Amino acid sequence: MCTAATYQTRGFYMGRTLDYEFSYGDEITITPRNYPFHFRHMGDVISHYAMIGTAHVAGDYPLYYDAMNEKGLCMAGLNFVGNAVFQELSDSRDNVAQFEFIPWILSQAASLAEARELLTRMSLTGTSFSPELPTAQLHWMIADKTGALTVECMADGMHIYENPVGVLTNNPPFDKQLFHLNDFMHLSAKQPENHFSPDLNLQTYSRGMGALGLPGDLSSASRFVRVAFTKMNSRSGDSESESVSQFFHILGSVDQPRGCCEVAEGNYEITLYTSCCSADTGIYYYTTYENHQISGVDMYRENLDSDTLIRYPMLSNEQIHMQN
Ligand SMILES: C[C@H](CCC(=O)NCCS(=O)(=O)O)[C@H]1CC[C@H]2[C@@H]3CC[C@@H]4C[C@H](O)CC[C@]4(C)[C@H]3C[C@H](O)[C@]12C
Repeated sequence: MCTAATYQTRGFYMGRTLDYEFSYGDEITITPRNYPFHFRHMGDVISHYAMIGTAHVAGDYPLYYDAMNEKGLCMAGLNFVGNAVFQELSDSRDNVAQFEFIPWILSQAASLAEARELLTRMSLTGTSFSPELPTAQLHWMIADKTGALTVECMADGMHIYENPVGVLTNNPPFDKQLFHLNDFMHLSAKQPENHFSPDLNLQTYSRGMGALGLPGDLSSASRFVRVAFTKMNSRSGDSESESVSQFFHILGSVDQPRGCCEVAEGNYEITLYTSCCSADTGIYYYTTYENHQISGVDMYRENLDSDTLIRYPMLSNEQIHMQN
């Protein structure tokens, strides 16, 4: 499972958890402006916006899981298994392979409005990267400071949803996830009042009772509600450090500790990493399962006019700051 969320303070932030039982070998990867993209069906794009994110680099190609570009447009791909059905090649449309979707949008669109424009003439095809890396069944969130979209290709075509919550998890399809929030409109960060019965002397015997009923399990539908509640009620200062700190708390609400989600005998899904793209500073922050200290890679500290990928392996050992 995975969860993605946006967060707006004075800056704009978007990130995700990547939950799985093994790693594909992920690296923070910066694609500079002159790295040549050879799109499978759309030819070459030699010069484009630079981007930073987590990718599995295969044969010098950045297979991005989540990223942002230098204009502050962000995008993340999450599992959508059993529902994703990609489109056929079409003569009249821009044919983009599923694994190229993040580079296609982030290399060309400076805003969510421009991304929307590209989507209207696009077909998302199931063309696989290689026999070893077959087409993954994903859906995506695309966002900037003006809003967020969810893109889902299903048997009945491509759905582009406005995403007013700025949250994405996995199954079921997004319209159902959004509708499900209706069931939780009574939840509150404030203490509840007794609407049960005036004839009973009911007491709030603990803090936090306004959100009793918020689902606590790790299913995708439950994580959607939980992270939406956490995000919508989040308060933080406006500074970069206060915002980033709060952002990791938002995604921390859906963190998966090893042992709670068994996917095969003795095999557990865990939060491999949590990321946070800061649109205004160009910094990609992350933590990993075994490194809770927030690390960062700043795209502007690199030569963004170069033509070769810049790669940073994630620091994955706990950094414990001993004080004595
Ligand atoms: C496994 C991850 C989703 C985790 C998740 O959601 N687990 C819940 C399971 S459940 O659905 O809830 O049961 C997803 C998210 C992004 C994916 C990569 C995207 C680029 C590339 C696309 C190519 O086509 C195939 C290889 C490729 C490297 C992909 C590998 C893998 O597929 C990645 C890492």
